[in-house]
Amino acid sequence: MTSIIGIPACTKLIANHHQHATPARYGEALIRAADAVPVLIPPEGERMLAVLDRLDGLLFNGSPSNVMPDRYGVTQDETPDAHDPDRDATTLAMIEAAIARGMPVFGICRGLQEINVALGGTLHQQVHNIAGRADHRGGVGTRAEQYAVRHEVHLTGTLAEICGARTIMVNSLHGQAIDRLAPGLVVEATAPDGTIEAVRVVAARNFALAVQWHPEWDVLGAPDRQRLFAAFGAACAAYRNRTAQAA
Ligand SMILES: N[C@@H](CCC(=O)NCCCC(=O)O)C(=O)O
Repeated sequence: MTSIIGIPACTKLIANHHQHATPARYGEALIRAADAVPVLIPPEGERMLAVLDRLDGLLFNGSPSNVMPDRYGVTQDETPDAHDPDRDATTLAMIEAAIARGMPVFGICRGLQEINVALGGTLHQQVHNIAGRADHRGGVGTRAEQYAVRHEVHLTGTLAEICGARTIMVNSLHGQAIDRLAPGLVVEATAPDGTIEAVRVVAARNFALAVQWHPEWDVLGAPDRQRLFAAFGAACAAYRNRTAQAA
C-alpha cells in the first residue's frame, strides 16, 4: 500500500474565484522521493481535523502568506496584506492534533513557522530589517534562479543524521523566521547569520521535523533533499502499518 499524505492548501484568488491551491511541486516531491501520494486539505478550519483518521502523515508546505501575528500574541502587523487566516485556522489546529496522535509531520518554510507558532513560539516579521541578519527573501530571475541554492546551513542532531551531512547548501525564500523558539522544539539547523533553519519536536513519537528552506525543489537533485523526503516517507509507512495493526 502507498502512504497518503495531506498537504494543507492555501486560500487564493485565481481568475477572480476564491480557490484552494498549493504549488504542485510539494505533492510531486512526495510521489518522487517519499513513495507516497498527496491529498490537498482545503483550509476550512478545525472541521478538517476529521481527515486525520484517513491520513498517514502531513506535509505543512510553504506559502507567500504569513501567519497572522495575533496567533503569536503580537498586535503590530508588519505585513498586513500577506495573510491567510483560513490556512492559519486549519494548520495550527492540525499540527497540535497530529503530533498528539504520533502522526509524522514535516514542515517546509511557512510550515516551519506554523509549527513554531502552534507550539507557542513567535516569529520575526521581517528578518531582513534586523541588524546583522541577511536578506533571506528569494532572489530575482527565473523560477530556477529564485530556487537555486544560496547559503549554507549547519545541521545537528536527527536532521544531520538523516541528511548524512553537517553542512549543506540550501535555497532561501522567506521574509519571516523564528524569533522565540516554542517550548518543546530543538534547533537542528542554523544559517551563518544565526537564523533558525530547522527544528524538531523533541517529544514527538514520530518524525516531526521542519526546515526553513525548500528541499522539495529539485528533490532528486541533492542527496540531503532526497534523504529527507525518504525518511519522512518511511516514517509515514511505519505509522500506516502501526495504525492498521491497531485497528
Ligand atoms: N511567507 C513566509 C513563508 C515563506 C514561504 O513559505 N515561502 C514559500 C513561497 C511559495 C512556495 O515556494 O511555496 C515568509 O515570508 O517567511
